Formats: sequence, C-alpha cells, structure tokens
Amino acid sequence: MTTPITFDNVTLSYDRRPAVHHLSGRFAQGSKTAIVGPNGAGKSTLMKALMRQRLGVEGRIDFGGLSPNDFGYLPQLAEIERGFPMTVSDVVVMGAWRRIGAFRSIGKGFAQKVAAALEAVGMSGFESRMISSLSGGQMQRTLFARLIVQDAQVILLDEPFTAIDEATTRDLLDIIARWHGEGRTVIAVLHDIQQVRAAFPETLLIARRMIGWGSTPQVLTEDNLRIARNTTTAWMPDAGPCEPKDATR
Ligand SMILES: Nc1ncnc2c1ncn2[C@@H]1O[C@H](COP(=O)(O)OP(=O)(O)OP(=O)(O)O)[C@@H](O)[C@H]1O
Repeated sequence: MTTPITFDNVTLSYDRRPAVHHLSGRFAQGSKTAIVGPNGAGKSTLMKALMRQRLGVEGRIDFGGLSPNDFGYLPQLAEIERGFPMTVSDVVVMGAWRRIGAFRSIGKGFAQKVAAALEAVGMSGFESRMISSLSGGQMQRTLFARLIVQDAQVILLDEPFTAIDEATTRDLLDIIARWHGEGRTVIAVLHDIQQVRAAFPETLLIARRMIGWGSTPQVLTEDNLRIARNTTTAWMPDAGPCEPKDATR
C-alpha cells in the first residue's frame, strides 16, 4: 500500500497572514525529500503543518491515513530547551512515550532498544549525562537516537545539520539513509545545496510559494534558485490576508 501525503492548494497562515501560499504536491511514501528555500520562505511552517500544529490551513492536506503518532519530528536545535534536568537516556526513552504510556514501566526489551539506538548514533556511555552538559553535536546525536526509538513511519527533520560538524553530519546522514532504506518517508529542511544534491533524490523548493517540487536535479537549477532568492526578498512581511483570486502560482 502506498500512502502519499498530499497537499492540494494549501495556504498556511499565522493570524490570517499567509506564510506559505497555494502549495500543491505530494510526498510519496518512502521518499526522501529536502525542503529548501531562503530564510523566511515558510519551511518550518510547512513542517509545523505536517506535525498538525496550530496554524491557519486553507486547502486540503491529505495525510494518507497516517496518524500524528506516525510522525517523528526533530525541531531546530536552537528551539530545544536544554536547561531541563534530564539525562541522555531520559531523552531517548521519551521517543517511545506515546507507545508505552507515561506511567507504564519500561521492559528489558525496550532498554535494549534504547541501548542499540545510542550505539547507532555513537552515544554509548553517555546514558547518565545531563543534556545540559552535551555539545551541540552530541545533543543532535541524542535526538536522532530518540527518533530511532520512536520508530515513526514519517521522519521530519528541521535543519538537522545547522551548527553540526562534518563528522557528525556524515554519521547522521548515514542514519537518514538507513531510514530511507527501511521504506520510511524522510522530509528534511536543509540549507546546504551540495548536500541536498548528494543525498536527497527529491526536493521541494519554496519561497512562500512553491518554486519547484520533484527530482532534485530538475528542481535545483540555477534559474529556480535565483527565483527563490528574489521571491522572498521581494515579499512584503506585513502583507494582508491572501484572497482566493491569487490562487495560482
Ligand atoms: N509563530 C509565528 N507567528 C507569526 N508569524 C510567524 C510565526 N512563525 C513564523 N512566522 C512567519 O512566517 C514566515 C515563514 O517563517 P518560517 O519560520 O516558516 O520560515 P523558514 O523558511 O523556516 O525560515 P528560516 O530558514 O529562517 O528558518 C516568516 O515571515 C515568519 O516571520
């Protein structure tokens, strides 16, 4: 069974001010898509829509029968509160709370799963470390371990490699490749165009509206990238609500 996530003329707004206009297209099941665009293009907003967070949504998003529990989400590192008194293990275990329930005990099999996830991201031995003492790269590895434990069908990554060094990026790209190989759908907001060309077969290029969505070589052309740059810089941040007559590209 294939269950794409389909956008049909979707406009996403904050307080009726559109951040993404009239988006139509689909994420095929098992696809590996980069979302690319300049600052303020609407990339994180799109991730929030996929996470069904509170936003104005016009048009239709068809999740193809997937429930919110089928989605795993890695927010931008800067958005994560690191001051909580939590250990690396606590963070990884949280990946499964939806399935095990908040107060049920954690069995031996699950403890093995956590250990295996930490090993996969190179964080064995860090189980008892407080997250406040981790480097940015170690924190990101820990959050990837949480996603491994979460075992979601769709994995959303918002700028997973910002402020992450090359070696860690390589390791985490390997984990993303593994998820893709397992048939999961991976959607990642990325800024490094070379990295997208090397590792992501599909790209959605947005600049408040869709500039291109499809195979990466066809979408990431110099022309499209120039259009994307010019579109967002020309955008009026205090523009009013979007009218239906604007409903084409
Ligand atoms: N909570 C919010 N309330 C109001 N406007 C918002 C909110 N979050 C984002 N916006 C606006 O929506 C637009 C798109 O923002 P978004 O964060 O989706 O862009 P982005 O492509 O992820 O940018 P960046 O690359 O800088 O992270 C911007 O104009 C931003 O100011």
